[in-house]
Amino acid sequence: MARITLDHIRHAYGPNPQADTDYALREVHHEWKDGGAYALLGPSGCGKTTLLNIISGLLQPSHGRILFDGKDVTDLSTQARNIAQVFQFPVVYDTMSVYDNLAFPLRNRGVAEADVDRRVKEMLEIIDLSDRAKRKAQGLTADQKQKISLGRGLVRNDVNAILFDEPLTVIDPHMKWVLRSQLKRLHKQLGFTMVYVTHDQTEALTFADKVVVMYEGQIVQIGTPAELFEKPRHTFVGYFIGSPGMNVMPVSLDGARAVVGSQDIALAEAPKSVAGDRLQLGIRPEFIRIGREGMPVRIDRVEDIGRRKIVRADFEGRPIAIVASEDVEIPAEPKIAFDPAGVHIYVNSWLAGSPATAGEA
Ligand SMILES: Nc1ncnc2c1ncn2[C@@H]1O[C@H](COP(=O)(O)OP(=O)(O)OP(=O)(O)O)[C@@H](O)[C@H]1O
Repeated sequence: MARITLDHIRHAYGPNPQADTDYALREVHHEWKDGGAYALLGPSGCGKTTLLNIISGLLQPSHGRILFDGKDVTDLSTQARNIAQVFQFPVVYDTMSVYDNLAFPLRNRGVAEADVDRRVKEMLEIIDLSDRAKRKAQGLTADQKQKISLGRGLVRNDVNAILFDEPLTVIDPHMKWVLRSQLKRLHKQLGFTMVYVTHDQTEALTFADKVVVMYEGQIVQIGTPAELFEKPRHTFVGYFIGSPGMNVMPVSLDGARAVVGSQDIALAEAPKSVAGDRLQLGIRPEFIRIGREGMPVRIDRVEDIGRRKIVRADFEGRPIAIVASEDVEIPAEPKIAFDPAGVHIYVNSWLAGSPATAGEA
């Protein structure tokens, strides 16, 4: 397994890129740990597949280098990079048996037949297809075929990394959950470096040690699920992670006080800002208390979601979402208070005090 270094990578599909917007991938400069499980998360078109294809060698970046364990592999083919890939749709040989499909990547590398047999049998157990080992792949369901693809990705123990591109798309919801948990367990057990592309936050948050959030061709944050929740470094992370997402509102600063409309909000410390910067205050709905004390709001509606409720309200002329537990009573003249630990100030969309890059992995 390998440590993956993305060294000042940029990629444009068109010729002569000039502006940032010409790049499908803008400056990506990070180091991913050997044995780490990374999920690339972001909306459609943000550059996830482009980055994955650069790592696998399907695509040559317009600028920058990619290194595995410090060795430059930018010019190496996918084959020479020694990685396993699992795609959105199953890649299986229909005329081969399930067993032979799993054995294929090992036999291809000249692994001794006794070892092939041991590993294939282990993998058949893991993907729960032992009873179908001798059947041809042809007659299997899409679910089962995708399990074979996963098995083929995982069967070798000498790969530098395993790359997954939305591998659970064709899997039904229950099986998705099962396979996700299995992958997580396998990762702990086998310790491979894993890069997993998804646009589904639940999938990313339950599976990965580190979630790499991408937006408009950039990595805006790499963090644990808790870090992404507690301290979004970019307003997009606040909006994209969480349900509902973070409330973001225009703000002006007066030392260590934030001013929203006619309300003053005390901050833990005075953030630095520069004249002309666009300032916003972000607070997740979970960090707002509703009751009789604080700043007035007008309730628009209350959504019951089991043990919690989402209160949709108007605060200083803007919509705001508040999450309260089901037993909280909403008074006739409701007021809200912000927990200072959950109040963040953003300067031109980036968390005040953090550089406009996503930092270390
Ligand atoms: N072969 C290509 N030629 C030109 N532009 C491309 C090509 N592939 C992707 N793009 C563009 O590059 C940008 C990033 O695309 P990419 O497929 O990497 O995003 P993604 O996050 O993986 O999206 P999705 O979740 O929809 O797969 C998009 O604007 C896309 O239109």
